[in-house]
This record gives sequence, C-alpha cells and structure tokens, in this order.
Amino acid sequence: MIPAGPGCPGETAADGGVLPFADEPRAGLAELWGILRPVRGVLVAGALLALLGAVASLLQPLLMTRLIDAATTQRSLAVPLAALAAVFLLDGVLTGLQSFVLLRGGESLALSIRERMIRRIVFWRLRSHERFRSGDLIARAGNDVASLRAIVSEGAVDLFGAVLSFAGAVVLMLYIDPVLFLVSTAVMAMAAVVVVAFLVRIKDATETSQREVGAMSADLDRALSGMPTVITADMRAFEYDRITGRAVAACTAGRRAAAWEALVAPVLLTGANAAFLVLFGVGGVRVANGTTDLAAFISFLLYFAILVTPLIVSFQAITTIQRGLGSLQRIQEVLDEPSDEDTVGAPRSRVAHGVRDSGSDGAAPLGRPISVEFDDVTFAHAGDRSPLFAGLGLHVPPATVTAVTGPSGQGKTTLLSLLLRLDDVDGGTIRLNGVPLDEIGEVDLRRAVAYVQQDAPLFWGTLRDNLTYGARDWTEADVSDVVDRLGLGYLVRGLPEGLDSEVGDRGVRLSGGERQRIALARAVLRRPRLLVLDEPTSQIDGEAEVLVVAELVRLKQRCTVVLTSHRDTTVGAADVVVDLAACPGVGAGTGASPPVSGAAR
Ligand SMILES: Nc1ncnc2c1ncn2[C@@H]1O[C@H](COP(=O)(O)OP(=O)(O)OP(=O)(O)O)[C@@H](O)[C@H]1O
Repeated sequence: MIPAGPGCPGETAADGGVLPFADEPRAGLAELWGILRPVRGVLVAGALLALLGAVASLLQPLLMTRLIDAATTQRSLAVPLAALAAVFLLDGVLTGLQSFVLLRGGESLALSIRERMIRRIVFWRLRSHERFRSGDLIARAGNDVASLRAIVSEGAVDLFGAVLSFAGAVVLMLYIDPVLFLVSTAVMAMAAVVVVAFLVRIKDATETSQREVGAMSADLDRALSGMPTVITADMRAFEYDRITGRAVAACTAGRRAAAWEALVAPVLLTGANAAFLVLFGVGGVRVANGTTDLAAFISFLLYFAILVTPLIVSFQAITTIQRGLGSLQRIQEVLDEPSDEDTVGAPRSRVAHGVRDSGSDGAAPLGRPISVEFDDVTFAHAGDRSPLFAGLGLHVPPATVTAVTGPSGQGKTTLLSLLLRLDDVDGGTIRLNGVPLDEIGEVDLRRAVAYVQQDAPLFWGTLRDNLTYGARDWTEADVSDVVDRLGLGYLVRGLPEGLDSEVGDRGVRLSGGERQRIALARAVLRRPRLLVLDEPTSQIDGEAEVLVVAELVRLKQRCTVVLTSHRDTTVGAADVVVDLAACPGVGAGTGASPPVSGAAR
C-alpha cells in the first residue's frame, strides 16, 4: 500500500498550516444554488410559508393597536380580540408547517447529496482513492452533509422569513414615523456593523473545525485498520494523543466559533436596547409636543420590537449558511473528482464496438478464454520522474497459465492494474482477444475478468457472502465444490454456523492463508474468462499450494490465468513465465518483449 502523500484532502500540516485543497476557492452561492436543485421546490414552499408567517407577525401589532383603540374608546373588544386570536393561531400553524416542510426537505437534500457522493466515490478511478484518506471521506459524507442540510432546515428560509419580517417592519415604521425610524436604525446599524466583523471570524473557525473533524476520522480509521500493529508496537498512547489532538483542534476551533457566535445576539440586543432608550427619549418628546399620537408611538414600538428578532435570526442564519458553504467546498471536492462514469461513455460502450454481453459464450469477444497483448505500453505512476514501463510488449496466449515474476518493486502489481484497467496506460495499447482495452464495455470487462488482489481482502459479513461476492447464477453445489477443491472444507465444517458464520471486519476471524483461498474461490465462482491473481499463494502452506495450483491447471480449460508469484511451485505450474527484471521495456528502457520461458513460447 502506497501511503497517501502530503496534501491529502482534509489534512493539516504539522505546523498547523493548511495543506493543498483547503486553499482551493471556496464554494459560493452559485454552487450552493446548484446543489440545492433537488429541494428547490421545498425551499419555495418554505419561503411561501415564511411569507405568510411574516404577514401574520406583522398583523399582530396592527390588531393590538386596534384593540387598544377599542378599549380606550369604549367599543366592543370582541372583533379585534377574535382577529388577534385567529392571527396567533395562524402564526402557530404556519410555524409548525414550515418546520415540518423544511426538516423533511433537509433530510431529502442530505439523501440526495449522499447518494451522489457515494456513487461518485464508488465509481472513482483508483488514483482518486489514493489521493483521499478514507476516514476523511466518511466524515465528508456524514458531518459535512449534515451541516449542508442545516442550510435548508434552519438557514435559508429562516433568513428569507427574517428578511421579510424585517422589511415589512421597516416599511411600516417608515410609514408611521420616519424621524423615529432614522433615529432608531442609526443606533441599530452600529451594532450590525460590529456583528458583520464577527461573521468573518466565525467562518474561519468553523472551516478549521470541519477540516479537523475530517482529519480526526481519517486518523482513527488509520489506527483501526492496523490495531495489532498499534498494540504490539506499544503505540496506543501515541495514537490516542494523535487522534484526540485532532479532536482538540476541532474543539478549539469550534469553541472559537461559539464564542464569536455567542456575541452576536448580545451585541444586537444591546444595540436594540440602546435604540429603545433613544426611541423612548425622542418618541416621548414627540408625543408630548403632539408631533406623534400615543397609539402610533405604541405601534412603532411594537414594530421595532418585531425588528430585533429577525435581525438576530438573520445573522444566525448567515452563520449557518457560511458553515454549510465550507462543507459544500469539501463535498464539491469529492463530486469533482473524475470517475469511471465520466469515461465509460461512447468509446467504452458495448454497442459502439460490438462487444456484447460476455455472458453469451462464443459470440462475444470476451466469451472465451482471453488472450492478452501489451503493445508498446508506457506507464508512469503519478509524480514519478521516469516511466515504470517504456514500450513494454507482452503476449499471453489464451487458456494458459502465465506467471509474471521479478523482484519486489519491479512493477508486477502495476502491470496487473493496467491489465484490469484500474489505471490507464500513458501510451501503447493493451488488447484482450484482440480488442483494445479502452474499447471494451465496462460491464463486459468486469464480467469476463476476475481478480484476487495481493492482500486478499474479505468483507464484513458471512463466509457465504464473501464466497459469492460478485458471482452470478451460483448454486450451493458450486460453492461446496470449490470450497472442497481448495481444501477449505475443514474450515466450513469447523465454524459454528458453517458458511453462515461471520468472518469479522476485513475477515479478521480467519487466517491469512484461509482468506487467500476464499478470495481465490470467490474469483473462481465468478466463472471468469481471464483470472488475474497477485501472489495468490504467498500466505499458504505447501499442501494448500498444491491444491491451488491444481485448481489453476483445471481452470485453464475455460479461462486464461495471469498471476504474479515469488513461489517456485506456483511459478513452476505456469505454461509461460515472464521475467520482468530481464525485460528492456521495464524501468525506462526501450521497447521490447520480455523474456519468456515455458511451453507456450
Ligand atoms: N499508486 C502508486 N503511486 C506511485 N508509485 C507506485 C504506486 N504503486 C506502486 N508504485 C511504485 O511502482 C513500483 C512498482 O510497484 P509494484 O507494486 O507494481 O511492484 P511489484 O513488482 O508488484 O512489487 P511486489 O513484488 O513487492 O509486490 C514501485 O517502485 C512502487 O513504489
């Protein structure tokens, strides 16, 4: 496994500086509007409800003034009282309805973004997986989507409703008494300017906190993936310090944001209280000298009171939206990464090249044992100065076993990755049964080719789940046959629930050799036409190796096997042996075919 290099998204530098990715331009309102597409209808409905709610709130002081009028002029209170009660009721119903619509909308948004992210991640090219840390990706799909959801459930419409109430109150106050309006808003404006300065600091702190949560998840994932090493290297305290260090950094940044956020309401309230004092002074004088009547002054005060809440809500909503924009940036990085779905278009479509479903044996190019050809292939890993392969040529005849050998680091696994189209060649062509690899449909390729990777990973689940993973049309007899042939019968019989026993996370409840043979059995059950095996016998004993080799020889009747190995018995069973170390096309040499030995030369 190649360690992720510096600059992994979501990681911070040791000196606390931010590594690349964090420096990319932040997502803006245009991107936000784009990602909100699935819930735009909900936002419009929420905005309408907010509009009605604002009208209901603005009606209340008006009706209260009517009530005071009726009381002071000895008229019946029944009508204004009933109207006020109705408006209160309407206000309550609208508030409830708005939260229901928006909370539901928030959940729908979270689902749609998570579906898009997961689809993207699952279909990423392998190179993208090497650039990101898996724990950080999990944090992005969890935490960052949650803070984006808050834009819908709390932010956007709160802001809209608050702006409406605010604007309505402003218009009515201007209408009632423009002088009082100017006096009071001048005081409030000073408080608002102070709060705007806080917003910048809140934004920076929340972004840092989000990045640190991502890094914490990634570090936790790193430790969990190698717990035996962590324990035996006596590194548990180190890992604890490292991971909680991230948590502390997230908390520190979160607290900084909280401190600034906590100041927003008091500063605005203080501004409002100061404005009230000024209002009472100036308003009292104006009522005393008859410029304004008492009912109008009371009505003005009530509207001013209405103004304060929307103002506070607006700033809180802006904070929520800012936090969501920081998360949107991290989500966008995931969505912008190239995926196989971008390239599995026309050139790789099955129809375009007449490569039909490989399930139909015989007619389709991949429906029979597959020959492999590397023609003048050039490839360099990202960041490498010289190519690993320069003009590599290679021919694997169909229905044979070919072993690729060579010292560690020579490029055997890389060669298999290119053959499996996990990575793309920089130059030259790879052909399967004469068809260039990039002209073969993704579905056909994956159905025709099976792979057992070097560390033979199993998945959390039962033994049966693992054996039949990716297999189609399998029967219980197929499973038990392959299990017996690979010498795994004792394992199945010894487990408490046989094939239905859990293998643990990454198959930890099984031995390395058992995992390797289960991975091979899984590949065999897929009935491939090309079986690609990276060191399939590296962890098994001599007795089991004989069984594996016998299985490979048996498989030759219906498929081609390409394997890498350092083991003599396994290599000895091959019809063709390709020694990469002696190949001039490997390691920046000039183009040539590698030396081969064996029956199929
Ligand atoms: N994803 C990657 N990014 C950059 N370099 C890589 C990557 N994968 C492998 N390499 C480098 O490419 C070279 C070939 O690696 P590869 O894994 O193909 O060798 P190998 O012959 O299979 O080795 P081994 O026998 O030890 O498995 C090595 O120098 C390795 O460090």
